[in-house]
Amino acid sequence: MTQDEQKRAVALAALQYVPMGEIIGIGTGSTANFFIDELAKIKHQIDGAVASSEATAERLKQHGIEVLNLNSVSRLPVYIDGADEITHNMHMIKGGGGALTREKIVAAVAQQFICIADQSKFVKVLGKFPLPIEVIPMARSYVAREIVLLGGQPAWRQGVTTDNGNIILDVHNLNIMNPVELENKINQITGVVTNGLFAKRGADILLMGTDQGVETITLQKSSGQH
Ligand SMILES: O=C[C@H](O)[C@H](O)[C@H](O)COP(=O)(O)O
Repeated sequence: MTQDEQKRAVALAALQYVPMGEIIGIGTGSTANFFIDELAKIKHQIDGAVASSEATAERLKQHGIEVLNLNSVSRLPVYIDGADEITHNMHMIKGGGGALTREKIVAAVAQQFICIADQSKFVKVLGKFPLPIEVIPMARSYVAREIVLLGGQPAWRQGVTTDNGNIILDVHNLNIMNPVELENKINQITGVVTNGLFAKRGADILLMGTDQGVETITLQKSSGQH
């Protein structure tokens, strides 16, 4: 299967996790887009969606799916989204598309995080993909200097402004042996809005596209390997 075929396969497989009559949290990116296209086919079975970006909101609306404000939603049974990298214990790097902060907020509210990804995203150790950090614009240089002290090499994603009006630093060469600790540490730097490590709140289920079909990996199955 090509990468796109794997993405389409996991998007289709994710439909089985969509509860009837509920509001669904939806991620951002090419894999999430495949999912939105599948979700449109059963849109009458759900009560609407919460979007993790303006781009996702736009695509949902184009399909005639109602987009709700997260503040008006008290219950979100599932959040379905892709990842840039994911490990066996469900830690992820996200934010390649710049939507990390809203993704983290919607994921925090959701009871269950279903990650949909092609096989290329499954890694032993996080960090080959540069870690995105959303930063308040005036703090860019300060945060970059602090990141260098942590051993990373930050690169400003020039020309990109997030949906929240901020900038993105992509950090190369980080040694991410303890993702939870690093996620906390980076978030404590003044001026950081959030970083793309989803470790404190990782995924609960990974639907991974492979040449043989969709593989389902659950957190329980690998929880002894943390
Ligand atoms: O900001 C973007 C998101 O975190 C995406 O979920 C991530 O970049 C994966 O995107 P894609 O499905 O296009 O590989």
